[in-house]
Amino acid sequence: MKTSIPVSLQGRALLQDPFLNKGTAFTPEERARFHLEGRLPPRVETLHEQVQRMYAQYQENHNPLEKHLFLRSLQEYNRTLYYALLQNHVEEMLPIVYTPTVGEAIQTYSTNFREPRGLVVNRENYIRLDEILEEYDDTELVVATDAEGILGIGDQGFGGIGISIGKLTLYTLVAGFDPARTLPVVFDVGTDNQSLLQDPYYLGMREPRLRGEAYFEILDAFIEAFQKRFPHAILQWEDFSRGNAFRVLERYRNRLPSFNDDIQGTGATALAGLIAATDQGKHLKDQKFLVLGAGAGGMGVTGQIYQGLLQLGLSAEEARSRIYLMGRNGLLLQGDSRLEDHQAPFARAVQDIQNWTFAGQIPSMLETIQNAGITALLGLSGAGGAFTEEVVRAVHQNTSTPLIFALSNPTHLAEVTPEHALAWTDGAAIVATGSPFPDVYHAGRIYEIGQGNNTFIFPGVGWGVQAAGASTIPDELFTAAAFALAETVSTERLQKGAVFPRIADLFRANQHVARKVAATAVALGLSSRPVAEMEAALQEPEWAPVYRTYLPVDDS
Ligand SMILES: NC(=O)c1ccc[n+]([C@@H]2O[C@H](COP(=O)([O-])OP(=O)(O)OC[C@H]3O[C@@H](n4cnc5c(N)ncnc54)[C@H](O)[C@@H]3O)[C@@H](O)[C@H]2O)c1
Ligand SMILES: O=C(O)C[C@H](O)C(=O)O
Ligand SMILES: [Mn+2]
Repeated sequence: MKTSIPVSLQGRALLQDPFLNKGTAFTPEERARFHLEGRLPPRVETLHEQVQRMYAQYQENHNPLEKHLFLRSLQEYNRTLYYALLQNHVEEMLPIVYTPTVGEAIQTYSTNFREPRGLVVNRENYIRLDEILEEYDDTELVVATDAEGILGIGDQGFGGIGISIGKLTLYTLVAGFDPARTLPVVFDVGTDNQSLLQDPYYLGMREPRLRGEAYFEILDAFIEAFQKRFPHAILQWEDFSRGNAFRVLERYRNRLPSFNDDIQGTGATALAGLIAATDQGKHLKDQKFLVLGAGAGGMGVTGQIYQGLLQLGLSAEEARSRIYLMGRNGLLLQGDSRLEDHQAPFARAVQDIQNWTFAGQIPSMLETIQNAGITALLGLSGAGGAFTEEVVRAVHQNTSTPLIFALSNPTHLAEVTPEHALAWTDGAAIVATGSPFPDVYHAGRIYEIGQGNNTFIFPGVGWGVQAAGASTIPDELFTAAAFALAETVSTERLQKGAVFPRIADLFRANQHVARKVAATAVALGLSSRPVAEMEAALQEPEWAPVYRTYLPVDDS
């Protein structure tokens, strides 16, 4: 990063630009040159002093949502200070700016609305996107949502822009994307959430969700205008509902470097935890997996477990035989007319279960665990508490080291709490959760709980893809990302029971992921960048929260 930059704004406009504002850290020379005299308190401070004051103010907020709103306001007036503060308190503040509090912030988005942010695309403005995008600065990264499947809390309409903002915060914090070059997008295509439609404060389009052609007309128009304006930018799809998640991913994945975080990012995250839990994959092929929830996350996890098993030498048939996929109605079986295209390859043949004992028409989760000898349970159902005592104990009957991954968010939707999973298995379970959980004290031992969240994957994938200049993002990059992430889990951490790195190590883990993703893109012939440039881009983040010296444009 350059230490000085030319700046054309001055006076009030400069103080109001969140990307350039330094507040009390403007030096006396800058105050004179940029017409800031009289507009600031006389004391000149360092970034470090400002961070200390902001941390003190932050602590005056007593609940997570208030803290979130405090940080969002700071983000709107001084990006450098915002990221410097987060960097100093990553473990404490990640649950505030991201999962789980981001869920609450999204649910109350309209009520707590202050400053507009990002790009809102709707049926009234989509035909003018060419002109609208002209107004936006050079963008290299977008996170876009239609907000129909926010975490496990469903349709959140316009407020869903909060997830795009949250994910982009992580891209900057742990992968160094310049915040001025990232853009949160929401497709405000209506909402079917009745309580939002009846909320007097609701700010989105107050109408039922657009479906089918009308919906895709808007997305097509966006992709076309976006690619024209920012031909090299990367796009992350986030929190679409399951049907659209797959349709949207497939429709555009060969047109621009894009991926669906819930499908692909989550798949790689879960696979990484499983590899770390099985001595770097040595015992992965001995496991029998049950994935609960056959939507975006569940199918992504299933697909990546399958890819991981292939990579470890199993045949396609053997790999598939290790995985059991459960939906709302029980085990997914071939021939069921409700099966979706992407589910069908993992549905079980009726012959597979002909020797099983089960009571109803379709085996339940418990019956599947018992009959199939399940050793690893992965929850992506959004069904809080679905891993009951009976279920967890049944897995423990099959193995001395049950792998219990309760990946649904936010916190109250976790399929089981770590405390219960450990209590019900006498401390034997290897537990991971999607939301942050505190350490568990059980029978004289402290267990650390790894956060199996895609934030260990997507920033690194974006970074790697950007460094390599890859034009598309095939699934192989995610499998590579999974193996890379597993390598970053230290022995010390594993001994304490956690199969993901500490949140404090997010940067290091994502950098390792980025390197492996970039190398894989090169190996697949997808990279368009000279190797030396790519290496340099992986060495250091593009942007860091430090103040630079401002020079008037004429002087530079
Ligand atoms: N940890 C992570 O990084 C991560 C990433 C993505 C999603 N998730 C979580 O996974 C959950 C699902 O998200 P998604 O994007 O896949 O949503 P989705 O709507 O695409 O899929 C959810 C699926 O679960 C099924 N389901 C609902 N209740 C069920 C039950 N009781 N038993 C079995 N299946 C049930 C639904 O029919 C649906 O197919 C959410 O809570 C989300 O927060 C976590
Ligand atoms: O947002 C998260 O915390 C992870 C994931 O993308 C989810 O939808 O739950
Ligand atoms: Mn998500």
